[in-house]
Amino acid sequence: MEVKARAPGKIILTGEHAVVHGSTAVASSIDLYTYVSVRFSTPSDEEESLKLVLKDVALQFSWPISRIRTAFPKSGGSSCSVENAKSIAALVEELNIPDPNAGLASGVSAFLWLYSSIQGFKPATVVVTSELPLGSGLGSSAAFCVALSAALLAFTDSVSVDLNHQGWLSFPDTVLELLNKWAFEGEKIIHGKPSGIDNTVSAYGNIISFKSGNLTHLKSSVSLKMLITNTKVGRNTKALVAGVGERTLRHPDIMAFVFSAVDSISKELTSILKSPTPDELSVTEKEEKIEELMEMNQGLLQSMGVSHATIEIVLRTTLKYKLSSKLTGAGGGGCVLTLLPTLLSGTVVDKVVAELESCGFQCFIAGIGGRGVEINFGVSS
Ligand SMILES: Nc1ncnc2c1ncn2[C@@H]1O[C@H](COP(=O)(O)OP(=O)(O)O)[C@@H](O)[C@H]1O
Ligand SMILES: C[C@@](O)(CCOP(=O)(O)O)CC(=O)O
Ligand SMILES: [Mg+2]
Repeated sequence: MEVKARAPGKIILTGEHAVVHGSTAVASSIDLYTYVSVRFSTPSDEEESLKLVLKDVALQFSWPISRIRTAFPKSGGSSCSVENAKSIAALVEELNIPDPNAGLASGVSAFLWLYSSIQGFKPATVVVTSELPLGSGLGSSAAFCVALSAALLAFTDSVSVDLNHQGWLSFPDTVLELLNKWAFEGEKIIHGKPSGIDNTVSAYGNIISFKSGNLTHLKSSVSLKMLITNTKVGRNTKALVAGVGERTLRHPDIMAFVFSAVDSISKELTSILKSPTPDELSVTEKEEKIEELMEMNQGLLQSMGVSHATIEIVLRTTLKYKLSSKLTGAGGGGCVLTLLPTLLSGTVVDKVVAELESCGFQCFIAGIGGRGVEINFGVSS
């Protein structure tokens, strides 16, 4: 029995960090995916073990099922208990994950918890591979949790799907809701205090507006084209989210204004994206407004302390070409978005990309607003 799931990464157009504190944010899925395949062992397989193969970091781990069984004496429960977190930490510590990949420990922990909670103690091999750069603000952690939850739920009684379907298959809303809940619990293990926007947009796809756990699907009348620049500076979402939390404790009144300003920015973006074109504003007028909102949002992200010297270089470089940019995701390095207006000439795009790449950054354009999580029973890994 084998299933493969794929879940998209995301860009946050406005509202990252503030969304953790209750502000509105707007995010879109992108057409870069994380794939998780699950193959349950057959009785002829020699060893009763759970194997995790992480292709992107060229690492694999294996646990005897008996070891998992003793680590989780009581499975069940919809959140990772303190007791389970301790058992997982002990299991993960034994792996001696090489230092540069230390951030991986939280991903492996989320895997162990989601696997044992959804599938219990069945021997299997799970293979993970991604088109997303990991730890760069494009939501690889959420795509991992969403794809994993989808693959694990596919063979459970809570999900009835056509096992003979050929090709990629999407889920009905009731299943999306369930798998999104599991993925959120996984994100909690990786991020500490996630807002839920990343797993939600990865599960449902398209462009969404999100506030306090509630999503609204946006049917955008503007087809946005964003240049994504990866500064290649590694960072960790958990630490950055915690840093903003600490700043908020030190300056509660000031940060309340910052979060409220971000909320207004996201609301204004939502109404621009929703308003029909060309009835009210032309595409160019809309793009100019969006550029201004992105610049203001970036200023507020700087005041939250999550920009970075390399992000500032991207901002200055794109500004030379009169283009507006902002960081996306947790910041502190990672990726930056630059709006490419519809009427911008290809020559300008080539020039700005060449200049950014000469700084050692990596530029690409991803398709925005595609499908959410899907599964496939016909692909072998
Ligand atoms: N394909 C993958 N293979 C292994 N771990 C992954 C993968 N994708 C995500 N992760 C986990 O997610 C972490 C990165 O998440 P995070 O810091 O939130 O950055 P982002 O979500 O922006 O990529 C990694 O350190 C790892 O624990
Ligand atoms: C900073 C935040 O708003 C987004 C984090 O995204 P990413 O993990 O950097 O892709 C955190 C959250 O909303 O959970
Ligand atoms: Mg993340």
